[in-house]
Amino acid sequence: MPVIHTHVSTPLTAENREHLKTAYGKAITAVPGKSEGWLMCPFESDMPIYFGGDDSQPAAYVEVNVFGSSVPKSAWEKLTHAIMAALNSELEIPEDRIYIRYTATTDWGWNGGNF
Ligand SMILES: O=C(O)c1cc2cc(O)c(O)cc2[nH]1
Repeated sequence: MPVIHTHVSTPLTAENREHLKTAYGKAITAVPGKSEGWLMCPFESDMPIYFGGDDSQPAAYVEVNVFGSSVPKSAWEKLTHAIMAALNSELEIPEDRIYIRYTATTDWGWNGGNF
């Protein structure tokens, strides 16, 4: 049950969301055992995001959470490349104005209980 939670300073159309969630669905397969079938993608748009004290250019903050205890650093590297490429091509957000935070946890609730 992965989550890729996207916060962007730009507007997001339904088409933008569709393209991004499709890119994320492919990207998440870089993490062993994960697939689009369990992927949740919340999107938050039009957010004020300051980077280096400046909010005059587009920026994004993305949180990636997966159920598990250890993920190879190479998988996170692949995700960074894919997520940043998608945000850059879809929304023209410069890669040097994107932060991505990764977390793996075994404390995860779903369907009335915890895994
Ligand atoms: O995507 C995962 O991390 C994931 C999905 C899923 C479904 C399930 O029924 C499990 O027992 C574990 C699990 N992990």
